Amino acid sequence: MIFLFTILALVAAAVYCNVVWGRRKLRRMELEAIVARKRADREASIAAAKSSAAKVDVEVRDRIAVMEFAELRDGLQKGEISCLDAVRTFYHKAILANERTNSVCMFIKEAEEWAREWDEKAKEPGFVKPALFGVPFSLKECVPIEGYDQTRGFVQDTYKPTKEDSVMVAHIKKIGGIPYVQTNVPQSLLSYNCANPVFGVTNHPKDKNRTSGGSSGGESAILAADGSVLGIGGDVGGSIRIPCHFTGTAGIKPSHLRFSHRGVCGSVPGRPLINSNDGPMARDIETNVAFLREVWKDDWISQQDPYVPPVLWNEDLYKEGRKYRIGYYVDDGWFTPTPALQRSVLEAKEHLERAGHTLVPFQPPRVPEVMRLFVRAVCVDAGQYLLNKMLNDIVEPTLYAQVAMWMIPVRLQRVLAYVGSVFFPRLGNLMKALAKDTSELRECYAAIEAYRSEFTVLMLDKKIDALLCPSQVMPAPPHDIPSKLFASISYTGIFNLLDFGAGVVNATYVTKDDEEKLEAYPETDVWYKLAKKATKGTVGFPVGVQVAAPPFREEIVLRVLRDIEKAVIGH
Ligand SMILES: CCCCCCCC/C=C\CCCCCCCC(=O)NCC(=O)O
Repeated sequence: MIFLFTILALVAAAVYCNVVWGRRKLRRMELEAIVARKRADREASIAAAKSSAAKVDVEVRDRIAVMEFAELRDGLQKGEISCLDAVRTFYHKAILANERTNSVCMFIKEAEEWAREWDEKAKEPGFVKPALFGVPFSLKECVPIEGYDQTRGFVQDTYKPTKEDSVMVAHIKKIGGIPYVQTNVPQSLLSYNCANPVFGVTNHPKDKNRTSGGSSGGESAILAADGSVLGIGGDVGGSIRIPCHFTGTAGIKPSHLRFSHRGVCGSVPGRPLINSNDGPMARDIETNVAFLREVWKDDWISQQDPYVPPVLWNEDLYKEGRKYRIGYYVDDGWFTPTPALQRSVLEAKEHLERAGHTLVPFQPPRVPEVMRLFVRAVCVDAGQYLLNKMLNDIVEPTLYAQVAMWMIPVRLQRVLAYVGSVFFPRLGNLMKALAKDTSELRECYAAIEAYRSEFTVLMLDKKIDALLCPSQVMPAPPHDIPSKLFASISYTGIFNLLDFGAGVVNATYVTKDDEEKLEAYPETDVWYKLAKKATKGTVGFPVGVQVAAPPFREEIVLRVLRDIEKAVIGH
């Protein structure tokens, strides 16, 4: 009887597995068909952009194409450049950048129409051009714009076009900006590479085998490949700052209440305390400042979204010559950066001292605990929302390691943490991170609030206005490294947990001497070995430094970043 029952159970199990397997295979085929359709749509949008770009006079196009932001903006203001020629030129530039980096998701076909409308308005007597009249804007794919998907790299979220612009996009249009392209992101957004099953892998302009960063990796790639001059990214753990560091571009993640979150969907909806924040990205700090000075010049954002306090641009905090007392560190005590990243901070320190700022040593307290709190708060439900999305989609292979972590039951992770702590203490620390219940989540939020108080009181006691530190532990790594080395986001994640404004600017490039010093870099665990291996072969790659300041003081961050930039580029 038992034998018979066993046979029946085995047969039933086999049938069940076959049915499930069959369903999953059918689902996979459905998803792959959607991908094929979406990629065909992208090719059609590229073809339409090419057709539009072909209409601009080549001499005019080539004249506009070499302009940096200020010259382009001023030429549009003076009427020396038409909006239509500008948009068509940037279609052309973005097509070339995309061929090098695969950074484009979709071109925004309405950009031509919006450009014509602005050109017509400019002919009206007495018309006053808005500040960024005709400036083309690139948008990270998850920035809501009417009529376009925000897939976040999920096949399941294609063909669900957004019904209305976010406040950020409405504001860009109001001040004369023209969104013309959507740029790529990693699947789920919760990664600092830039790969997904819908649009593929975005690569670094210098090396197709390395990432441009994430999650605003399409933005950093298109900017670094000269396909855009100004764009909008988003950041909950470093997604503006890490891509800027990897590619030698510049950007800032503001504190979360300076822009509206209405309609904006980050990696995990319903995530309190640690929010994904939109922010500008460009090739230099002054372009970021020109945008922020304009959008924060009045309380228009607060009028659209009452949850945004009317904190206006504070020129006094940004003005040239303003001197600050800046705390600095080259190692947060959790993940020692590779030599070039440490050197970049020490060189930036010297630049700032020569500019008249006061630099004092600073050590962020208890970063291992901060990392546990960050991962717990960012994943919220122990990654269940993200895991469910992933398991109902085609999973991006470069994210397998991270997804695998979410698949291990939390209580098993806790057991493994004790074992792991003997051989791999840092992994053991993070294997205690995911919340097993709401009580732990509540405790996490309480601990974050307490840490914010402790950290800001420490800065007040030391009379520190801002912080200077590494932006990551390594230069741009191969595509598969970020999901294995999410532990390295301690340098950026801490400022999301604190809700500080934080930005990155290029400070130097990896040298042969840095590469030689790498030999002495620790190999005390798998993560250090991965970081060391990923850093080999990066001579000549950009290295950015990070500056952060308490909420609503983004102007201080920008002033310090600008003083570093002036010292590095000479103007
Ligand atoms: C050892 C077990 C740990 C559990 C698994 C952890 C999985 C990884 C968790 C967090 C990774 C953080 C990476 C963050 C990179 C930047 C992401 C970002 O800013 N995205 C923008 C957004 O989410 O909107």
